[in-house]
Amino acid sequence: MNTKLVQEQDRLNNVMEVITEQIEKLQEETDMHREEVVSFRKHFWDDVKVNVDTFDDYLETVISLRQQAQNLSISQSTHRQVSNKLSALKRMQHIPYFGRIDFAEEGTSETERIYIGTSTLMDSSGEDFLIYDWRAPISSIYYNYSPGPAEYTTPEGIIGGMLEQKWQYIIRGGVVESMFDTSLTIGDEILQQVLGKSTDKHMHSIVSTIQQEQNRIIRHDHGRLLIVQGSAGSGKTSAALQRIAYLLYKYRDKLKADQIILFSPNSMFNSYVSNVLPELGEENMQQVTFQEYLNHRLSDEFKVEGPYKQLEYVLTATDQPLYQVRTASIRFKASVRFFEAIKTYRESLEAAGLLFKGITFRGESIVTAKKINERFYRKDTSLRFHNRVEKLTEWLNRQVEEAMRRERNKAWVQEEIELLSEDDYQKAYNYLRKKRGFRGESADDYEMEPEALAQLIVRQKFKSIRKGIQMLHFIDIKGIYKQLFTNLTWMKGEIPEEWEGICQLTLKMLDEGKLFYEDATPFLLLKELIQGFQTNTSIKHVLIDEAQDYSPFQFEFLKRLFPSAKMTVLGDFNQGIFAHASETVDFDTLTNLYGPNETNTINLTRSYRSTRPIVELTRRLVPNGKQIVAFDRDGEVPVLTQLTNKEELHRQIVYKVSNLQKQAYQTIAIICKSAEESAAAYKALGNIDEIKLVKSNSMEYEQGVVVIPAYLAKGIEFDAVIIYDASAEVYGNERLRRLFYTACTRAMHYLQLYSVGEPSPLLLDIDSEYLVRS
Ligand SMILES: Nc1ncnc2c1ncn2[C@@H]1O[C@H](COP(=O)(O)OP(=O)(O)OP(=O)(O)O)[C@@H](O)[C@H]1O
Repeated sequence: MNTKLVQEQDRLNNVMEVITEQIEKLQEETDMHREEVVSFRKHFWDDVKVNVDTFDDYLETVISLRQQAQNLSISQSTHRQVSNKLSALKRMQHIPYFGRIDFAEEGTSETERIYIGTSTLMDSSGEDFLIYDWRAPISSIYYNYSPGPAEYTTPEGIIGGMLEQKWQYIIRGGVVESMFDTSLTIGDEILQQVLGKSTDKHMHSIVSTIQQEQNRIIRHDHGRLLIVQGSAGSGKTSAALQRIAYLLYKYRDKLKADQIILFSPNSMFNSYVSNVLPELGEENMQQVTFQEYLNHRLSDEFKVEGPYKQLEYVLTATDQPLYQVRTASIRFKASVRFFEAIKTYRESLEAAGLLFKGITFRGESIVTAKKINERFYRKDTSLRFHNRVEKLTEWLNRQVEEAMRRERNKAWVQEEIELLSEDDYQKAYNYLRKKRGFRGESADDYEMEPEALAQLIVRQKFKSIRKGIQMLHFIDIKGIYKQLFTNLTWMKGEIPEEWEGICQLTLKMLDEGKLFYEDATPFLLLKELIQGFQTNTSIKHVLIDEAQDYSPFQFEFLKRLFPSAKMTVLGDFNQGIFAHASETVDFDTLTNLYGPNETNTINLTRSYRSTRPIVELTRRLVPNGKQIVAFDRDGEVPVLTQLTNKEELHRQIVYKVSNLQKQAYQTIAIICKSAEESAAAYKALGNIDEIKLVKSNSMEYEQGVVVIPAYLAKGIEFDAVIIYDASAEVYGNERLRRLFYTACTRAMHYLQLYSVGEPSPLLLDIDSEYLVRS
């Protein structure tokens, strides 16, 4: 062992000792606090005197209850804090730190050695830092600078100095196995090792090897919107997750994990990324898919189609008569033009065009739709739209109150009273007694006034009508949305050729109570523009991964839904696999969301996931691929094997999988174009041991051998990828270029493509240096 390593080992031994000491101490403290909480819970009522005889007694009881609950909550929170600290120390036992900077602060002659790890560690006096948290201000130097002048920002201001050296460590089981001078680039050697490993069920944190441009994303902290456009495998998801950990650290006094929400592509992705934050000692943020939100809002009214169903249609239904119309409709309904049309349409509704539903009770009209319409448009139109809706609601409530008064004396009410069960009578009695402060023990003690009872019965029968008015159900949103497809007034600019067909198809679906995926957000946006937006102000940060799949509608929607939140949007237009994204190439239109002063964009061009030969191939599959830079990791050049029939294909795949398994690849994906192709492939490859088929409702990222449609493989990665059939017949259309690129970029170490018959024209111009043909 060289002297440097010996010295470092000595230091590590000291640090390990401190960690062990602190663990012992904290273990005792944690046990003590746990017992305290248990005992508190057990004896919660012992110290509370429950007495409600007089008002003063009652007040005393409430105060003592509240006091007791507060004590319990303090005790629980202390226990949580101590046990979190204990978990952090236990994690540090494995890898206490991973890096070091030698930094001489301006104005001092001394060079300080700053060790960086996943958490802070103080020495036993509590005065000196043995390890700095990777998120501490000074640690930013480690990620941002090469030796030379460097600075970092603290709440008190900027601190400058000289970075003399930068080191990386590999520590395992309390032993410093190696250390590298990484003065020029952070840990290429270590990054090589990390990236060369097999993937497992979960994504891992990257704190020890964060790259400078990724660090800019993680620590970015101004403006409302951060846009990250990055190539496949450039670390967008990783940066997003470390960014969450960073924000939770920086704002630990005011930001909690449940105030951060990550919009992700599907549930399998959620399970794949679920370990990163806990690995960093933080709780997971909330995770949802946009579809879950749409279902939550619209499934009472409609059967809402899911995004993957739409995509599957686009990929497989090419020979259906309405295919052209439907795909044109998908593109148009996600366009900025349609978005503008909806806004213009909504404004035009101030003067005319709102549709209403009349209110009826027991078959008789209380207010007709015509009357509501007259009332709305008769009223002072200088009032703001939502105030007019509010006034209309008040007016309707009055109409309903009057109707209720009229109903009280009708015969049906008497009949209902006579038919009241004993139980209902008692309930009615209790209700009235409570409301009016009547005394007495049972319904027999008091003959209820028939008037009051009739009033109660009528009120109950009108409950759903009154609630409906409150929820603005009298506005016929479906009818209003339909009007968009019966009139061209609101459309500016070019209208799609297939407009007639789009209108017919949309109206038919709406009449059947179904909502295509492409209609769901526009419908919801129009609804909210009319009825007012539902908002969630508790969320402080929204992150949107795979953002190229979102339409302008969805962004606008999320902005309004979370008015107090900042937004981080991460995406790659080369992976825009939905039909609506096929023409968009950047996030420029997103700048309008919060305006240029509140918007920042960061580009990531280096790809870390795949070996250099794989990136060299995949970057040639997309038009702007020249910008993509491969991280220099060796591997085999991808191979394209042309076969003549499916039987041969299946034989070859079985053989290939078995070979790959022998090379200890843990995750092998056979990637297909669609769910339809995946199901057929899965059936034919059933003799591969423990092969699994991934479907859109799969919850877990599976290890082993999987058959998966390309669109579900998005965001995740595999040691080895087999493209099931890269033939011209399957990927013959230019529109599939992005899907094909997405599929190929899932490979970390090995990529094999098969083609039954002629290969796809997408591969035509690729030089044999980058794609071996066999
Ligand atoms: N700085 C880094 N250190 C170590 N590993 C990294 C680093 N950056 C990225 N990676 C690894 O590269 C792979 C790709 O990262 P990630 O999934 O975050 O990329 P992405 O840009 O979201 O990809 P895609 O858009 O293709 O889904 C992951 O295995 C991740 O751990």
